Amino acid sequence: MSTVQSMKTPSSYDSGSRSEIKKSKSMFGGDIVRQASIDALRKFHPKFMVKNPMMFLVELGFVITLLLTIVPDAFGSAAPRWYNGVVSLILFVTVWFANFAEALAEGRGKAQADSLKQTKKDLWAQKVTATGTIRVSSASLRKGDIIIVREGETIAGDGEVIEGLASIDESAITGESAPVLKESGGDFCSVTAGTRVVSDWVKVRITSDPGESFLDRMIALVEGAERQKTPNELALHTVLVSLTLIFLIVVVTLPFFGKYLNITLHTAELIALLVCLIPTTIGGLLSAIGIAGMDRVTRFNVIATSGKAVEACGDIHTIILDKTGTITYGNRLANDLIPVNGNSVQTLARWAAVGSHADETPEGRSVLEWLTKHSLSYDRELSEQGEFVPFKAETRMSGIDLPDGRLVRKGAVDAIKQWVASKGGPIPSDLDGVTEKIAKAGGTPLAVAVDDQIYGVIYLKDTVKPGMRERFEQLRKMGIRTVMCTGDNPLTAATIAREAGVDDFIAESKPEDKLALIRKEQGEGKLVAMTGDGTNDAPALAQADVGIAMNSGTTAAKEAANMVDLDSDPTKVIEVVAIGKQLLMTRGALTTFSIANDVAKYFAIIPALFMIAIPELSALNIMGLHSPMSAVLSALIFNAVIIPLLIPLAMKGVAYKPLSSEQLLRRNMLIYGLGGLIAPFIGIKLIDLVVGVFL
Ligand SMILES: Nc1ncnc2c1ncn2[C@@H]1O[C@H](COP(=O)(O)OP(=O)(O)OP(=O)(O)O)[C@@H](O)[C@H]1O
Ligand SMILES: [K+]
Ligand SMILES: [Mg+2]
Repeated sequence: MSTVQSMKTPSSYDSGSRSEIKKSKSMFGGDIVRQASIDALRKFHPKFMVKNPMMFLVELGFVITLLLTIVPDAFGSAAPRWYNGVVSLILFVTVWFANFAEALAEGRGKAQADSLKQTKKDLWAQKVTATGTIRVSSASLRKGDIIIVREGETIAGDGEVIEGLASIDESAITGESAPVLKESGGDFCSVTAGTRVVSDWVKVRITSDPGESFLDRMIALVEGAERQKTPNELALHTVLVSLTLIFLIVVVTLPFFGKYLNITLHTAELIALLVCLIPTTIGGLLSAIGIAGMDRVTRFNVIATSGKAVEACGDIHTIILDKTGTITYGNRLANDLIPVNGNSVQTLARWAAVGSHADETPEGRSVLEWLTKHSLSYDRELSEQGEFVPFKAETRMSGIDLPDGRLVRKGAVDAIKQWVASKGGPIPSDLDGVTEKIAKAGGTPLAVAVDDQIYGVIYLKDTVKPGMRERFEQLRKMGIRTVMCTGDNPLTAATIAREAGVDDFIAESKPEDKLALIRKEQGEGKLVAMTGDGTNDAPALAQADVGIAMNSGTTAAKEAANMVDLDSDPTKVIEVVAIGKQLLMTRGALTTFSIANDVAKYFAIIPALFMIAIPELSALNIMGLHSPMSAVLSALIFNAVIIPLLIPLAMKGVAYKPLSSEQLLRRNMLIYGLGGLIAPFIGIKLIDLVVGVFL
């Protein structure tokens, strides 16, 4: 057993050793760029374009001006053929830039999906049948099937270990090279298709049908197959479309004013004006920003099942964390057995072992290991004949009902006390002293009782994962409250809470208490994140706005959550929150920038178009552009090139500092609002200097 204990625990949290394989891929790798350039052309199909009304309008403008290049007087008044052609070309490039941004964002996900698909290819399994085992392909495995996986073999389907114990290399999925231990019972029994058994063997019960495995879902997600607009995105989209409609009406009515003022406005000029005024910059980058946000989460080894969850992270107020397996490593092992009430260690050990005989949890098994280590024995035959009472989060006890009528129980001290008291048994006077000592050391005390007698306490030891305190401090700076929720006793909880540096804790909590806490916070209008690893955390993970399951946890937890952290690091929530905030900020910043830009472009184009008829307007011509034609073309060129210039920002996100939402908003309004107003004046002027040479 010693090899097992010295091995890395399943929740191998070690930020330093996290694999860089996935992150080292360059942001704009050559292949991805090439593919995106082609995909950008495919996206010209109206079927895709209608989803983005801003860019669809630009595409229509391109088609109309192209027509005017061929038949200049199609709509009566005619601008020169070359002019229509140039406008048409710029509009084409504008749409291509926007499509390229989206294709580039998608391309990075696709590349990742391809490498995952490699993992999935051609998996074989030894399926257990009534007569032995047969070799089957992973595609034929169904929920409930049992397979045996031996040393060196790859696990063919998602499932739970029901027998055996093995160290498993999960690097294909997590990028983490250190193998993790998986065993039946407890919170560390789930295994994932595509991972490899490096030593020993396990019997696995398959928990997902073909096409529904974790890997399948992951591939679908990174490929963006399931990507839908988030509520925030939809709201912004509506605003942008309304704005576009207003400008469309303004521009369509302009020719009538033109007629009144006795100026002819050419169709190409009107289209150029419209394209400059509508929010094309944000319209072109919106989808890329969303995709890139999801992608950034994936790069941190977190799989998010929805963009909505990533965004919700940006507004999280409270984070609820489970203690064991989340804040601590979770391999709670028997460290000592302390008798009470004058009993001997041997007597306590015997009953503790009888009560743990059939307990498959790491806690239960560690009791038997403790006996072996101390050369103590217990009555196995008697234990075999008893009826096992498995551990339940509700009762916080486990044990065995012996054939002679004796009931053996071990469990949380308060639960055992209640159980004994209900039978009229005494509470040993030295019990509280012993429990307190264990709890104050951060350990979990389990009381052992037979019928109405308490024999002593099992000291389960667990370790807080390193670096928790600093990380929780960071969350506090972001204005996020951390609450640890545990089924353990208040003293242990307090010790671990202090050691880890969480803001608050709730002890002796049952699954429904976690749920109630989340509902209460949500009732106050706060967004709540929950991290957990156990089946008993599943309801809370589902209820939370952001549910992050540890990859080391159970299938139930992973299915209920809307994110899975492949590194099983509860403080990863910091990165996800940062990415969520960054996503919201990036979208806000680029929207501000885009609209401020349009205002500035207005000042470039309007004076140019009307100056000849209304000389007073020359006062507005503060930019002193070369000519009306140059002004329109320069503004239009600026409008196009600003999209690719902002692609890196859209993909990487704006600079993020752990500040409160209000501070961030103010800072962004200043930088991107002001910047958005000034940039076009400089940009258009510079372009005009070049364009002017040719006119
Ligand atoms: N195998 C077991 N047999 C008996 N009692 C157990 C066993 N495992 C845990 N307990 C007791 O039940 C309590 C609740 O355990 P559980 O693992 O459900 O905690 P939890 O609610 O998930 O919280 P956390 O995981 O944060 O400690 C433990 O604190 C311990 O006292
Ligand atoms: K625009
Ligand atoms: Mg737990």
